[in-house]
Amino acid sequence: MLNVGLIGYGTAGKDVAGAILGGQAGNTRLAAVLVRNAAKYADVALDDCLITDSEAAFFERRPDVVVETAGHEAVIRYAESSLAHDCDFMVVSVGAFCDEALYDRVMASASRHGKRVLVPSAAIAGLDRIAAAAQGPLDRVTLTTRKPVKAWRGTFAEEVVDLDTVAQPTVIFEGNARESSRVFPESVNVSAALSLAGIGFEATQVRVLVDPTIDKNVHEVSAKGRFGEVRIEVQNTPSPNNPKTGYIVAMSVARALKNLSSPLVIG
Ligand SMILES: NC(=O)C1=CN([C@@H]2O[C@H](COP(=O)(O)OP(=O)(O)OC[C@H]3O[C@@H](n4cnc5c(N)ncnc54)[C@H](OP(=O)(O)O)[C@@H]3O)[C@@H](O)[C@H]2O)C=CC1
Ligand SMILES: O=C([O-])CC(=O)C(=O)O
Repeated sequence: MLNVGLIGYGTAGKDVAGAILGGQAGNTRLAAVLVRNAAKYADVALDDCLITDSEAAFFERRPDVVVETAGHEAVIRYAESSLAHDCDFMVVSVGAFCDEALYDRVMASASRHGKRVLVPSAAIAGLDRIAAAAQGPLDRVTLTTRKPVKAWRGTFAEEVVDLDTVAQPTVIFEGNARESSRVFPESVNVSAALSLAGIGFEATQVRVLVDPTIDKNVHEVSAKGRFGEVRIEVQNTPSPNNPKTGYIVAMSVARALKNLSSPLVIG
């Protein structure tokens, strides 16, 4: 039985907790959830799982794996400390690793403690293929991310386009994955996952669009190299609680946990 510690109990976190308690995440047990203010969650009951805002109390529950679903700041704060507490660290806010110094420190910490940083596919698909193709040479990896208007409220997009009047698909960012991860910390983590799988943050090219003509969060990946070519399009149903995030994010985490705790590993 794998003990899971969850950081963040928002849109993805709630669904991950539900999947573990519902038996959809393999042979796992939800040991503790770390939140910022436990009083806010006083009426949440998750079997015998501890909901706490104390880092010490969280690690006293001795998780085998810590699952982060709380944002870039939580990765900065808890990645190294999770590894130092003898836990693997599964990260969805993987865009935090656009900070090279943070990434290097976290990797060094994982090596030092004999633990792993786990990046589930989350909102994107095909990371296994891109990672295999990266044995190389891999000439080109590109990502185009489009989301409906409501997914861009409260983000950098508001500085580029008037979300109340935009009527056509509009490019709001074109550049590399290091910049897209930094500029859209809550919305384009997929570009960081793709970079780590493939040819890195500088070489991975990213376009981001506000698209008033669609109702799904769409990610198109294209790659070319010695392996051949791949083009993948995913259309994620946005969660009603947070339209930036697709349901598939928590489903992917649940599957990754199942892979850690079952005799058959797919993907
Ligand atoms: N890799 C991928 O494909 C994807 C990655 N993501 C990443 O996942 C993150 C979570 O997404 P989502 O669940 O939709 O976001 P939500 O905003 O719905 O939930 C985030 C939760 O994290 C909590 N939180 C924030 N900081 C901390 C902290 N330091 N410690 C503990 N809890 C904290 C917040 O709680 P409160 O405010 O109550 O304190 C909030 O409930 C996104 O910010 C994004 O970075 C999202 C989608 C896809
Ligand atoms: O859920 C999605 O479609 C992608 C997302 O928010 C992210 O990559 O941060």
